[in-house]
Amino acid sequence: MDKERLQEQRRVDNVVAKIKQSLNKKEKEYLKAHQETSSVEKNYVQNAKINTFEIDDRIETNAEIQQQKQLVAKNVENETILKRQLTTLKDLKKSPYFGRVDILDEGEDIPETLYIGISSFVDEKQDFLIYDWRAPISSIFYNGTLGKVSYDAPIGEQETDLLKKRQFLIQNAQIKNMFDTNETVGDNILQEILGSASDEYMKNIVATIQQEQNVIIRDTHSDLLLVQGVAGSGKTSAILQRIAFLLYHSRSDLNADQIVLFSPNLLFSHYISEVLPSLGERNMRQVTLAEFFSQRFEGLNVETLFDSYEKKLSSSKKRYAYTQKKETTAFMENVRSYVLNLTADDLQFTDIMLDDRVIFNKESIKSTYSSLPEALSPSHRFLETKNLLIKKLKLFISEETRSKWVLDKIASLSDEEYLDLVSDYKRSRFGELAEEEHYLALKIVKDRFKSVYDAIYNNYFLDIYRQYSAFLTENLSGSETLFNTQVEFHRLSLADCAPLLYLRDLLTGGGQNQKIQHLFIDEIQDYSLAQLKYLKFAFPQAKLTLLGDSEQALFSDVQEPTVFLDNLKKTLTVKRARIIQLNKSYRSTSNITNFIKALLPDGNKIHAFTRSGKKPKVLIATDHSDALSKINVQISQLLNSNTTVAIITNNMNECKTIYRKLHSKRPLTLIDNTARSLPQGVLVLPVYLAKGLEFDAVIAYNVSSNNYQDEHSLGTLYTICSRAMHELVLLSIGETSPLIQSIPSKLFSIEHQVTLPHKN
Ligand SMILES: Nc1ncnc2c1ncn2[C@@H]1O[C@H](COP(=O)(O)OP(=O)(O)OP(=O)(O)O)[C@@H](O)[C@H]1O
Repeated sequence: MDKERLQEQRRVDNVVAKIKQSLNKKEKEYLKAHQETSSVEKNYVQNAKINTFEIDDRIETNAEIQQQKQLVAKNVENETILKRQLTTLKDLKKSPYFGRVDILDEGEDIPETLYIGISSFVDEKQDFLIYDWRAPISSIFYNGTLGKVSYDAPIGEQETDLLKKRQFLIQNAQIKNMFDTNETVGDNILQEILGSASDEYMKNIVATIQQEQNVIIRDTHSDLLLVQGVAGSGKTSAILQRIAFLLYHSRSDLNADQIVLFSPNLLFSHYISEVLPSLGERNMRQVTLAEFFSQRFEGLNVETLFDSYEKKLSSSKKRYAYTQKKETTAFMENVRSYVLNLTADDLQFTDIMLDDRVIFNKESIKSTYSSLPEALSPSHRFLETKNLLIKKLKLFISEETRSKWVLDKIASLSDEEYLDLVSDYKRSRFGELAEEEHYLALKIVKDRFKSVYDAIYNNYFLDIYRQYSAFLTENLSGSETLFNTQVEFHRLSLADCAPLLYLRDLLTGGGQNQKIQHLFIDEIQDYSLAQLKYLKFAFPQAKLTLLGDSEQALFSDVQEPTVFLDNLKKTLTVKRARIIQLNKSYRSTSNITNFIKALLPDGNKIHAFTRSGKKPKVLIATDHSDALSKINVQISQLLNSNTTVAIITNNMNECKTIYRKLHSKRPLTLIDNTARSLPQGVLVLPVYLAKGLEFDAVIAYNVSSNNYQDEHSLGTLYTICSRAMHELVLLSIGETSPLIQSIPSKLFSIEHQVTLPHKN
């Protein structure tokens, strides 16, 4: 083996030398591109400054500026591509590859040896020194056991004989570890990777993708891919590698802007933001549900999932019941049939005003709508109405040009105002004075009526909030009062967003983005079926990849995965649906995973990855001040062997209390809704902000019977515990939750309090 290792190291040295050469070349190209961009930019700025006084010159300058602008954009793009290539080459220089496969194709006598890394690399003879991990042949590294194997290639399924599979851990161009393996990617290297400290950013897992994860990553057939995976099973990792795979696979017709990922919170967005760049790819678009809705309800304060969670803890029974109804598929179906059955009389049209003047009154809008054939769909009729209103507005504007106020305005124009008005028209083109006057009058009136045009364009002639309120009266009587009050105070509850948008879009014919080709939703269990239905409607062309763990449900009761899947399939009518379950948990030590398994009624399905550590520790404090001093002691102990310790609570108030009491004693960071990055050290955060994240050590705060009374809080407790990678401490003030009491005592340790006698 030593001899072989030497040989392999020699190859590494060889490849790295070639990478360095290529890096030098690329660096020169990059420098040149950068200089070009700077000089074009300088030119652009100078051109934008000069020649803006005389109108003729201004027009010419504008055209030139446009040209220059395009040139700058092209250069910047070129520079960005080179920069990305440079980053990839720099990464390859340190660790050129992680895998090797030896294959023998049928009819061949000599086996072929291929090396697999994060990106392909060819030498000057165009020989592949490294194959990209996403190349068709590379899939056998992740999937195949030795012997006859097959893989998907552009020309169809191919067969070969896999003779050898070798894994490497290469750091700073030195082989640290290498061994041959038969089945999937072996445990040794995974052990080493999972045992290391947590990081501010998630890492890519391409060197150690597991077989079942590989299926998710390389699926190109399904319209709906639902990944149900236990905590820490690599769902998020798998979808990020999947995005990288899809970008590679469909390079010519898919780009990162056509992929949207709905992430649970902004902290999470930051956490995963380095994975794709580390694979040489651009990040997809990321959005949280709250951001998505807020953009669509300008001027209203949309409740976030977290506000909704905090409120749910104290919500009245009636309100809770309304919310539950609004989150169903049936409620969305009600919206659809409501829209289909609306008559012109039911529509809540509103006057279009300019200052105090009614330009179009609601009756005239209604009669325009009524005049259109009833056979048309509501959205068609609405769009037609809109077109007719715009036509009427044009007529109105043309008549208005003859009004006295317009003529007065022209007469009193200053030179500057005059120049401004004729800026995009050559003075010399005016034949007669009347022609010039007409041009000016039209411009003045158009400017004045721009807000009317915008109002029509943006559908403001329909009061959508009153319409939705009328819908509520018919379909969920009583709930409209709360909704109306909220809108009056410019607020909108999360449960109303999807049905309201659906109503608006079905009625007005907007809201659909046909460009997005892939939609990824993480933490699917936190989405209502109504929301999912709306997202499918809003991105009709998108293939869906949905990831979740029905047991990490914070905002609803834990749902049986099969029930959830059935509901989902009914809600999102798709052709090719596929469900993949991931049951192996990689994040935590086996001691922590076994504890978590015992917490769940069907925890047996979880398989722990064998990585040893300490048993979780349960501490019981007598009161709040005892709890705080215990936490303080625990933090000190945990920091001896961990970089990041997270105190995770049930809600924000608990976080604030802990922070207030502890921050004078030791450095710690309070993470709230506005946090965008994750520092190291000691953190305090509520469970909903910890979603999708992981920490070296976790202190689960106050797991008492008061806080976690029964199975309704199981999802929350499970989510908190499963954030821990290496150590888990649970602290209860008073009696522990019955959920913990039911765990076999051998799976955790209880720290007994020893009261030392006072010395006299
Ligand atoms: N094949 C793998 N190789 C190396 N590390 C892995 C692999 N799969 C998962 N991991 C690691 O396990 C941890 C959990 O992964 P990830 O966050 O993707 O899981 P998840 O299923 O999304 O978790 P959760 O639902 O609990 O948030 C991460 O540290 C990830 O890097």
